[in-house]
Amino acid sequence: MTRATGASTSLLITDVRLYGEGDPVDVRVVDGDIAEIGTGLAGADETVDGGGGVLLPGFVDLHTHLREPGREDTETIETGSAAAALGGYTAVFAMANTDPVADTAVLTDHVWRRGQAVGLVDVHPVGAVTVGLQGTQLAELGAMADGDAHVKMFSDDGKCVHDPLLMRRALEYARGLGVLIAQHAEEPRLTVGAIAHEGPNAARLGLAGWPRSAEESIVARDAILARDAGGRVHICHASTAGTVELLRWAKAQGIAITAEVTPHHLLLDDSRLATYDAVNKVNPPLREDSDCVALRAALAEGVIDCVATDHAPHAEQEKCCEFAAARPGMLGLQTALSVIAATMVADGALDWRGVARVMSERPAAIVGLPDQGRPIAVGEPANLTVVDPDATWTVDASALASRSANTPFDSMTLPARVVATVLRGRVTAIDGEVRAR
Ligand SMILES: NC(=O)N[C@@H](CC(=O)O)C(=O)O
Repeated sequence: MTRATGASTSLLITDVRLYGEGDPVDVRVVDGDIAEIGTGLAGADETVDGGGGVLLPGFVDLHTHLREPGREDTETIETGSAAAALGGYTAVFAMANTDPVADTAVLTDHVWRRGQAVGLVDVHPVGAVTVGLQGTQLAELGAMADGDAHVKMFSDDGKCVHDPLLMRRALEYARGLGVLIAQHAEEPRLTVGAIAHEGPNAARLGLAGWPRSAEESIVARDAILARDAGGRVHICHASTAGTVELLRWAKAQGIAITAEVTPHHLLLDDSRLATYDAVNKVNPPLREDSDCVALRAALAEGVIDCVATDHAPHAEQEKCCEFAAARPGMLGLQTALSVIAATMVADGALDWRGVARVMSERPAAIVGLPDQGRPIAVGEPANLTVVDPDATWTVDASALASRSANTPFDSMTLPARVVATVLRGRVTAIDGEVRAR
C-alpha cells in the first residue's frame, strides 16, 4: 500500500488519519520536522502512501534487551534496532544486563554511539543501579547521567534491587540527578527456584511457583521508599492484579511512581504452560486470566502508564530445552503493536489516541525525552509511525528481524500492521523492510 522513491530531505506522508480520527490528510516533513498538514499536498523528495491508515507518534519502548555487548549471537544493537523500526519504534531503552554490565559511562556512551551509528532508532542505554548488578554497591549513576548518552533511567532489570537501604540511596541519588529508577520487582527470597506463576497450573504441572507476593511486596516497599526519598520509581513489567491496586493506592498518595506492562502479560496466561514449551517461560511469569483482565483495565485507565516490550532474545539452545533449564524471556518489538491492537483496541478499551498515549506519549514523558511522543502538529519533530489498522498478519518467528526467534506469538494471526516508521523525517522501515541509512 505504500510507494517510496529516492532519498530525501523532504518527505510527504499521504492519506493518513491522525490518531485514527477525522478525514485523511497529508503530512509534509521538511528537514526532520512536520512543516505542513493539509489535503492535496504534492511535491517532495519522497512520498509514503499511508493508504488511509492511522498516523501515530513513533513508539517509545522503555524496556528492551539488545544483548550487545556480550551476547551478539542472540541480538545486536543493529538487529534489535531493525526489529524496533519494523515494530514502529523510534526510541528504545536498552537494559543494562549485558556482558559486561552497563554500569559505567564508558559502556553506556558506547551503546548510545553504536545506536546512533546504526541510525534506525534512538537507542538509549539504561544504566545499572548497582555495580555488576550485584546488588551491593551503587554504580556511578552521576557519571552515566552526565555522559554523552545522558542516561535517564537506571535499572538492575533481570535482578531486583532487593536491599532496601541500597534502593533508598538509589532513589535519593535519582532525585538529585533528575533520573528514574526502574525496578524489577521480585523479592528474591520468595522466588528461589521459581519458574512459573504459583497457582493451580504450576501445581498440576509440577513447576516451582513464583508467587504474586514476590512482586507486590517490592512494589509496596518501593512506593514507600520513593515517597520518603522523593525519588521517582518506575515498576518494570507489572504482572499481577495486586500490583495494580498498589499502584492505584500509591498514585492516590501522590507518590512519584509509574509502571509499564508487557504485551505478553496482557494477552497470555499460564494455561499456555501445559505444553512445557519454554517459549512461554518469562520473568515475571505469565499469570492467570484474572491478572490479564486487571492489567488491561489498568492500562486503559492509566493506573499502568505504558506498554513496554521486555524484548528478551535468547538462543535456540537456551529455549529448546527442559523448562527448568530454559532462560526466561520473549521477543516483543515486532509484535507489540499488534498484540496491543488485539488486546486493547479490538474491544474498544483503547482507541488509537489511547495507543499513542501508552506506546509513545507516556513512555517519552516518564523518561523526559524532549523529541519523542510529541503531538502530530506543525513544527514538531517527525518521529512517526503509520499503521494499517485493518491488516492482519501471521507471525513467522523465523522471519523476524531479531537474531533470535523466541516469540510466543509464532503462527498467531494478529490484527494491525506497521506500514512505515519515520525517525526525524527519515524513513527507517517501510512495508516490512528496514531502510538502512
Ligand atoms: N524478562 C525476562 O524474562 N528476561 C530478561 C531478564 C529478566 O527479567 O529476567 C532477560 O534479560 O532475558
